[in-house]
Amino acid sequence: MNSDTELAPAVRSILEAARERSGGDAVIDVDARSLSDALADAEAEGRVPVIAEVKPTSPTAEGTRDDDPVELARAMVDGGAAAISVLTEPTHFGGSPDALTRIREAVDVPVLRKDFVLDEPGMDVVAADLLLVIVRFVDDLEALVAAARERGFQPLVEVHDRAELEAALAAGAEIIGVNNRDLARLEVDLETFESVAPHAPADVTLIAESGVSSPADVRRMRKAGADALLVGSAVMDHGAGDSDVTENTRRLTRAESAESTTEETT
Ligand SMILES: O=P(O)(O)OC[C@@H](O)[C@@H](O)c1c[nH]c2ccccc12
Repeated sequence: MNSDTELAPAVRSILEAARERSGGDAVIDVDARSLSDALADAEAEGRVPVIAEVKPTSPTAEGTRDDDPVELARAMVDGGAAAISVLTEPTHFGGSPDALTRIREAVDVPVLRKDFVLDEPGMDVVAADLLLVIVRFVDDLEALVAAARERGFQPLVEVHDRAELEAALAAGAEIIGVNNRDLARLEVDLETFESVAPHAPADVTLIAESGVSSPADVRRMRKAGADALLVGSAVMDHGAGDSDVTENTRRLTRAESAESTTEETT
């Protein structure tokens, strides 16, 4: 793991909290719903594959949404989301493992557990179809990827630059997310995905994460090679408490349809 001193203070505090949280005591054994099937279904139906994220708040959000997480997830699926991501981090993102369990019972698409998992006990907190593993934060990536698979999770390995992409590939990652948000300054730059994506082999499922807010951003990331997009803020719209999550999602899942490309330019 790289030194924490290069990280934004909010990220350092997230990591400290993660180190203090205890893991599960029984090893998870999950029968996961396939992400690649869900992405293929979306494509076959003409929807852009979007993994929509239930994120009540975040260090960069403008507010908090305290709607029922299950209702939010259902609204995202109604808007055409191919999968759901659920923040389970409690202290900085307002998430909970219990919300993930309830969401996974309520929807039939794959559910990603989004958290700061640092070791094997950290994986055994809740069953999910996919588990996020962030290259920058773990010591033995290969062992964690293997441990995730032994439990039945599909590991989504998050990278931010080309060196981390190489590490992810060397550890056997098959699903890789390129985070457009820089964890040192918490700033978003869609060029991150554009610069890393060309170096990924074609058989990897490549996900553009963070900072996608408009249909034009969706098309830009797809053009750069994104098999799917992970979108939180634009779907949750934290600043506007009662914003329509189904519509927010639909606008992005339809970004490649003829109406969207002619009517919406932004
Ligand atoms: O809200 P955005 O910009 O659409 O981003 C979603 C997602 O990519 C972001 O929440 C995220 C990416 N990697 C993470 C790691 C931990 C917590 C959160 C994240």
